[in-house]
Amino acid sequence: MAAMILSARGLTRHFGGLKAVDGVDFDLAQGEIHAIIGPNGAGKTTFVSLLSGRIPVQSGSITFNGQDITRLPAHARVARGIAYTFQITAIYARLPVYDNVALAVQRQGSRALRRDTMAALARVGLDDRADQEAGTLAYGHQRLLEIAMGLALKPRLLILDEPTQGLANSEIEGFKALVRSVVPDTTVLLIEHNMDVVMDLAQRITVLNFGRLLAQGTPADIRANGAVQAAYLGG
Ligand SMILES: Nc1ncnc2c1ncn2[C@@H]1O[C@H](COP(=O)(O)OP(=O)(O)OP(=O)(O)O)[C@@H](O)[C@H]1O
Repeated sequence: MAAMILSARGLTRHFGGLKAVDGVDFDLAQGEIHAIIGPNGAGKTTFVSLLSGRIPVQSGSITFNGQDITRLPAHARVARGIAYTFQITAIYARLPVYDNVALAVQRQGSRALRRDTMAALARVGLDDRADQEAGTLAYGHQRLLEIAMGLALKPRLLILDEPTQGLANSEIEGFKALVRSVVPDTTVLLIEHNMDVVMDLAQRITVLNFGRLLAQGTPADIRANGAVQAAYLGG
């Protein structure tokens, strides 16, 4: 198996009595496209929030690039190469599309701000909207803008929470091509509800259910897994 860029052991986060993430072991191979799926409330967003540092870990450990990052704050994880986008968009709505990405490009220390910013926008197909106020973009395009901001950081790992939500079918093809173009330099971990996207894009899939690991494997493994079928049909 390829080298692991990230490993989590016994990762746990409870909210009161609710076991949102409960003792999950997880390995992400360098350069793979990995999807996390599971019924609503399974703990997917909480899980990736623990990996990115948005939510502190209660117990367990996370290793990234061979180093323990369990207690590092989110910004320190970004500095180490973990970029993420979440369901709640984090764009600067009143600024032009261009400025949103330029801020990320600047943070990365670019010496060719305009070139690198336009290149990041072109990758997600928003270069022709560079001057538009970001808040006036359609929801799906705001998600693409966030991805451009994440990619501008030249991350080792890009975490995407429901990136295709709000995209038209015609735009989903472009999104899939984009993800394929960033690996293997960047490893991609995505939470995705669109099963066609998951099965087409992911090399490996992790299934969470009630905060626990239900199954892990290739798309073919997951399709054939009886427990996964039961969790979805039962949900
Ligand atoms: N800050 C919080 N405080 C209390 N409970 C929370 C908090 N965040 C999440 N939860 C609960 O933890 C459980 C897991 O939520 P989470 O959002 O991680 O699931 P999910 O798999 O991402 O769901 P969805 O597919 O609906 O987005 C849910 O029952 C949710 O209500």
